[in-house]
Amino acid sequence: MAKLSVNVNKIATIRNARGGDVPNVVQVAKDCERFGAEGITIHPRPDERHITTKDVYDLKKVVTTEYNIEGYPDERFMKLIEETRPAQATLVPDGPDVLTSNAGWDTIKHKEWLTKICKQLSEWGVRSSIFVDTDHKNIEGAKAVGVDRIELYTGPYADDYEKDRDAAIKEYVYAAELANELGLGINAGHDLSLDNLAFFKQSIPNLKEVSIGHALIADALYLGLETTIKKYLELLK
Ligand SMILES: CC(=O)[C@@H](O)[C@H](O)COP(=O)(O)O
Ligand SMILES: NCC(=O)COP(=O)(O)O
Repeated sequence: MAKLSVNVNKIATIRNARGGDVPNVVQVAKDCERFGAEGITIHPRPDERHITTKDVYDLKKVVTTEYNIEGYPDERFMKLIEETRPAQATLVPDGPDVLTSNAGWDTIKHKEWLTKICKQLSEWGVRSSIFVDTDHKNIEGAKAVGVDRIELYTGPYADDYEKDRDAAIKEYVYAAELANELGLGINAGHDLSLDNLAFFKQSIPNLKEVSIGHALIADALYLGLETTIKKYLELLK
């Protein structure tokens, strides 16, 4: 069964809008776990627009499921990983100014550096994952740098799902087949939702984890957090 890791970035976005501590990110993460989430994901961006450095440490103290920290592996990010030792670090190639993640790694161009980063993560006992598009060269490149898992960037799938879901999933199926052959674990994320998740899950049988934030928190405004999480879990069975 694919695990649901709830991304709580958006809770921090709302909190930061007033500069106080409402809603409380730590409490929400604990409640997500209480409602059935099997992981908590954060993406602490350098400008701290949502998750702050303090949140990274505060969450470490309370998360009892899989703590997944995503980000660009610069010095700041690696220090956070070294000091908090999450279950998983997901490497994302985002520049500091992007609105949100919008592409996977070029694992060939950055082979040497990514190899060093993955080795370091392994020495710290942290599972590594690399955010990639469905392009086969970059998945083979991911294998070559010694990463444990890939996270398939599902933005393009989500964009095309309504128009033609069979066409939207096609390259993901091929990419997953290749990752399976190479012995890479498969995670997925970005713009997954109650509408498009079930078909993605059905089509990618060995899916290990999905991290979902934006749509899930938006759904929670109408359905409440507990019902929302249960609905996502149902789709992952
Ligand atoms: C890698 C990925 O897809 C997520 O981390 C997503 O980008 C969330 O980041 P934001 O919440 O800052 O958009
Ligand atoms: N890795 C993807 C993630 O954590 C959440 O992405 P989104 O659901 O906020 O688009």
